[in-house]
Amino acid sequence: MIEVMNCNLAYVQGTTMVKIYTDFNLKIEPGESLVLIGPSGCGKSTLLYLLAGLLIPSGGEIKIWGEPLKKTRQKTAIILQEYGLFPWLNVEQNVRLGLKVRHQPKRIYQNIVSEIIHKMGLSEVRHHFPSQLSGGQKQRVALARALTLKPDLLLMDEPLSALDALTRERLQELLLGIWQEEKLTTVLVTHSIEEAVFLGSRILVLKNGRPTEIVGEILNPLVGQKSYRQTPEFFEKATYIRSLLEGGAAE
Ligand SMILES: Nc1ncnc2c1ncn2[C@@H]1O[C@H](COP(=O)(O)OP(=O)(O)OP(=O)(O)O)[C@@H](O)[C@H]1O
Repeated sequence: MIEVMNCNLAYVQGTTMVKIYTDFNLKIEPGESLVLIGPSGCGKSTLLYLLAGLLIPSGGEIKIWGEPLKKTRQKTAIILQEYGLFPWLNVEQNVRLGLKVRHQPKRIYQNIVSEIIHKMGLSEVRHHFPSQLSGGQKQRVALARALTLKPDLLLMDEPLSALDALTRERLQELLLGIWQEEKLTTVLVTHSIEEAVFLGSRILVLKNGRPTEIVGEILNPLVGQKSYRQTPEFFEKATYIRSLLEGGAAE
């Protein structure tokens, strides 16, 4: 289990300390697909960075699978909105970068890289550079790079927000497939209610207060069912989340 226990985090803004999280608690079960949704500035990215070990809480503790989190860990992958690709490397070089950085032997990483490039539908563009790719392809490269590391925790900060509607839906389906196949534990930040209901086995609605609060926790047991998007249950969950966001947003 992942445990965020009584965590505090504040940012210095000008001459004041702004408390983003105070005594914040959260548990994430293995294999969950947790979605964080809430108004801009409520602290979603901050929570993701805490889970990644990129920020360390000033009080409290985070444990990942029982281990106290003191810094970034190899098995946690994070995907950001800007894709994080190196423009001077082609698709294949970008995908294998993580493995190279972690000093894996070439014969091992070449097989992993080829398999994942194929799975992500990138074989035809494996020698292309990021500037020659569409937004959806760039995001698939970023996802491929994260998956080469065989993460046990995948954190994603609005990974699909820059994509057109249809590409976004296709990538949502790809993400859902990966989550189901690999039984990965994922935490996804999004501003899209639809995306939250389509991808989250549990959805946390955060409120833009100081400190941040969870105003709703929605279990979504039908996630991943065929044609879920078209069902009344999907619509009901989305309407409920919208009502929480409208009531909970202090903007
Ligand atoms: N490095 C920083 N220094 C000072 N304040 C910060 C820093 N990073 C974030 N903040 C502030 O902390 C608050 C929470 O930021 P965070 O990025 O976590 O929100 P968010 O919910 O992810 O927002 P968005 O949806 O717009 O990405 C915001 O008010 C932001 O301005």
